[in-house]
Order: sequence, then C-alpha cells, then structure tokens
Amino acid sequence: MLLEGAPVAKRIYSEIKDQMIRFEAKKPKLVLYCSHPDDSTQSYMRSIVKRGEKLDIPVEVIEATEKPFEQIMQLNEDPAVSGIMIMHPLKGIDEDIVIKSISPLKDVEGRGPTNLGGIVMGEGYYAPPTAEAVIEILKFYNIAIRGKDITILGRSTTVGKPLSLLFLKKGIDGTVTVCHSRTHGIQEKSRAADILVSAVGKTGFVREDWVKEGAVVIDVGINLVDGKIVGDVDFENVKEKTIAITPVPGGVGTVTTAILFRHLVESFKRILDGGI
Ligand SMILES: NC(=O)C1=CN([C@@H]2O[C@H](COP(=O)(O)OP(=O)(O)OC[C@H]3O[C@@H](n4cnc5c(N)ncnc54)[C@H](OP(=O)(O)O)[C@@H]3O)[C@@H](O)[C@H]2O)C=CC1
Ligand SMILES: Nc1nc(=O)c2c([nH]1)NC[C@@H]1CN(c3ccc(C(=O)N[C@@H](CCC(=O)O)C(=O)O)cc3)C=[N+]21
Repeated sequence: MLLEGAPVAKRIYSEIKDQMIRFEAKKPKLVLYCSHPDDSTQSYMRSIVKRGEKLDIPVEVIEATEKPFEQIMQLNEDPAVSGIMIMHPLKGIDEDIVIKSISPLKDVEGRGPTNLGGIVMGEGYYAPPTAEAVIEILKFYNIAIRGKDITILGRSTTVGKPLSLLFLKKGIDGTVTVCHSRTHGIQEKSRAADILVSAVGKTGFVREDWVKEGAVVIDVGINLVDGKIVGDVDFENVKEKTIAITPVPGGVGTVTTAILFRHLVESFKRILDGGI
C-alpha cells in the first residue's frame, strides 16, 4: 500500500475550513520570522504563503531587525497573531534564544522548551508538525502501532526525538529504538522493526536488506538530487518488502504543512477563549 499524504492533508484542511466558518469574520494569522533565508527556506515560505491563500488565512513574512527580542515580544503580545514560525536557519542571530522567547501558545512548530517538554507529559502542547505527521499518516491508514517494534533513524529535536515520544504515549503504545550516527548495528536494528522511520537526510540510506519482510516504512527525508526531491529510502527496491510505504514527494511533507495550519487554528481558538 502506498501511504500517500494528500488524502490525509485533505482531511485536515477540510476540518480547518469547517472551523474557519465558525469563526466568521475573525481569522488567525501566521507569522514567518526569517533572517536572510536560503533557497530552501524561501521555497518553503512560499509554499506556506500559497497554502494560506487557499485557506484564506493571512501569512505574513517578517524579516529580523537588529532587535529580534523586541520584535518577538511585540508578536507575542499582538492578539492578531496566532502563530509564529522561526525560519531555520536564522542567519546572524542566535536562533535558540529567539525560539525560547516565543510565547508557547504561539509556538505552532513546537520548537520551544514548553511545547517540547510538554510532549513528555501528554496532551495540550504542540508537537513538531513533522513528527505529528508521521503518527497522523499511520492512523489515517489504520496501521496498528500498539505493541509494535518501531525503529527511528535520526534523533533531531524536530523529528526523531519528539517522534519517539509520540510513539511512546499511552494509547499509542509503540516500543521505540532511536538510532543516530554513533549507533552500532543500525542495519540489524532497522531489520527488527515492524515500523521503520527514516529521518536522516541521506539519499539511499535505507536499503532493501535493512527492511524486514512485511514492515511499514515511513520516509521523512527530503533530499535534493539533480533538482528533484527524493527521500532517504531506496524506494523501488524497498517497496517490494513492505506492506506499506510513504512516497517522497507526496508523503510526510504534504501532511507536515497541514498539521502546521491545524496548530495555528488551535492557537487562534485558545487565544480567543482565554486571552493571551
Ligand atoms: N518531510 C518533512 O516535512 C520534513 C523533512 N525533513 C527531512 O528529514 C531529514 C532529517 O531532518 P532533520 O531531523 O532536521 O535532520 P538533522 O540533520 O537534524 O538530523 C539527522 C539525524 O540523522 C542522523 N544521521 C546522520 N547520518 C547518519 C548515519 N550515517 N547513520 C545514522 N544516523 C545518521 C544524525 O545523527 P547524529 O545526531 O548523531 O548527528 C541525526 O540524528 C532531512 O532530509 C530533512 O530534509 C525535515 C523536516 C521536515
Ligand atoms: N522553522 C522551520 N521549519 C521548517 O520546517 C523548515 C525551516 N524552518 N526552514 C527551511 C526548511 C526546509 N523545509 C522544507 C519543507 C518542505 C520542502 C518540500 O520540498 N516540500 C514538498 C513536499 C515534499 C513531500 O511531499 O514529501 C512540497 O512542498 O512540494 C522542502 C523544504 C522546511 N524547513
């Protein structure tokens, strides 16, 4: 089975549109905060702006000045702003400090300590959209997670590490192994998985002999080869061994942006309900 992201994203966008109708004239706004964005960041920002246009949700791009802290404080206090995305990399500015200064309510990418820490505790926090997208795809296609052996390749703060915690949550109930560049026996650990997730950022990283017969493979990687997007998984060979696999493009990435907008609408609702 091909685990396409489009139907998953479509359902999320339709839920967002339903909620927007209930808000009537009021609208959430997303701010993309950037400093000298590189090509990949610019293209991602363009795709978010476009999606905002389709959903009739304003997306504003704000460039960093020499006083980033004051800018963020202003955005935190502005009731018209529902979500803030700190575009990575933030050139010439300490990105960590800026991330820590966003209000947790508006941290729709779940990058700050409150939201990241919140995943350890449970509900009510924003998980990084990419990590959440992986779980969303598995649930959409009714792939059982409970009690399964899951191997995650990659331990970044935006994907691998938070995803391991989402899989561990009570009610999701996966058993997780997280691998990284210092892991011994990564091939065996991959082969042991019922569900294998690759978030490494290397083309052809996951080969056929790394995958158990009948496994589910989720490819988070986005790598540019000759101007084309490819994942981490040697798709053509690996797919024969799997019962389900995500394509790249058209898989996890498609759902990631939808989750981002879902968080934005949630933040908008919370701010409406409770004030900032
Ligand atoms: N689909 C989507 O929406 C998104 C896709 N991505 C893509 O996912 C991929 C991962 O992104 P991100 O997590 O930010 O990347 P990072 O570069 O932050 O992390 C990569 C991880 O892979 C590990 N790794 C690198 N080389 C090896 C190796 N040879 N063996 C084992 N582990 C290795 C690193 O280990 P160590 O920690 O030891 O260095 C690290 O934990 C990228 O291709 C990125 O473009 C990212 C975000 C969103
Ligand atoms: N705060 C922050 N969050 C990010 O998530 C972030 C960032 N900064 N800075 C830049 C990088 C780059 N990035 C990409 C996302 C999608 C595609 C991409 O190509 N997406 C395909 C879909 C890919 C697929 O379907 O799998 C598309 O939009 O058509 C590329 C690059 C996010 N980034």
